[in-house]
Amino acid sequence: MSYGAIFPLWRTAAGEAWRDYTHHAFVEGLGDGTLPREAFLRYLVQDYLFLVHFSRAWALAVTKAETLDEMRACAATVHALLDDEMRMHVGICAAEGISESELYSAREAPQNIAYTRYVLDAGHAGDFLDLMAALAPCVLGYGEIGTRLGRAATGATPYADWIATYADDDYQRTCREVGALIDAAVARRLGPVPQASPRWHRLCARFETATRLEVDFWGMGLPR
Ligand SMILES: Cc1ncc(C[n+]2csc(CCO)c2C)c(N)n1
Repeated sequence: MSYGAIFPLWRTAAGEAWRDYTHHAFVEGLGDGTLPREAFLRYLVQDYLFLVHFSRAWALAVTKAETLDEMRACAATVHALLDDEMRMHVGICAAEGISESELYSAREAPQNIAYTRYVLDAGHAGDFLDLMAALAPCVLGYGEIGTRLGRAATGATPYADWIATYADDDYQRTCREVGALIDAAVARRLGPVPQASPRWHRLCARFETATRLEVDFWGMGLPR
């Protein structure tokens, strides 16, 4: 999956961390169905809280945007997170007897705090590009994971619905749109040869840090 021109450059610069994230043991357990249910639910409760803060980060991107197109794209993501993606978590948890108010008041794991606050700080301390570099691994990594697991899925895994959410055409379109948003935002601010910009290495570092925080987030969910 390329999702535009800048994402593959950032992904290559992240080196092994990218594979550690997208081929994590947690991900393989979702794909082959061996992930214990309690590990999945532990992840899902934390992920609900994660999405609350990610909605805040995309809302921050609205305020850091320089064009109406950027504002529209980021506002649409806030809406998609609050109204679509979080509903999947609420639905699965409700079926397991966990209410939305329990989800909202759950205690955040340190790995969750580290990741979400890192992304918010990237946006507060930096500009729109810093924020996009920190947000990209989450959106586009799940796109890659969904595509790979969706192709391999035998139907035997109880996590087929989760996989389908990210393998789905709708989500894949979102990934292409976010890839295009990043390409246009980088071209606008850094010009046609962004690798020559003094900012390039810092953007790559932000992407890699967020990728490593995704690895730790999966690790938080694994059986102890
Ligand atoms: C730890 C973690 N990382 C990534 C995602 C996926 N995700 C987060 S924000 C977003 C954009 C939605 O349009 C998507 C797909 C997740 N749920 N949890």
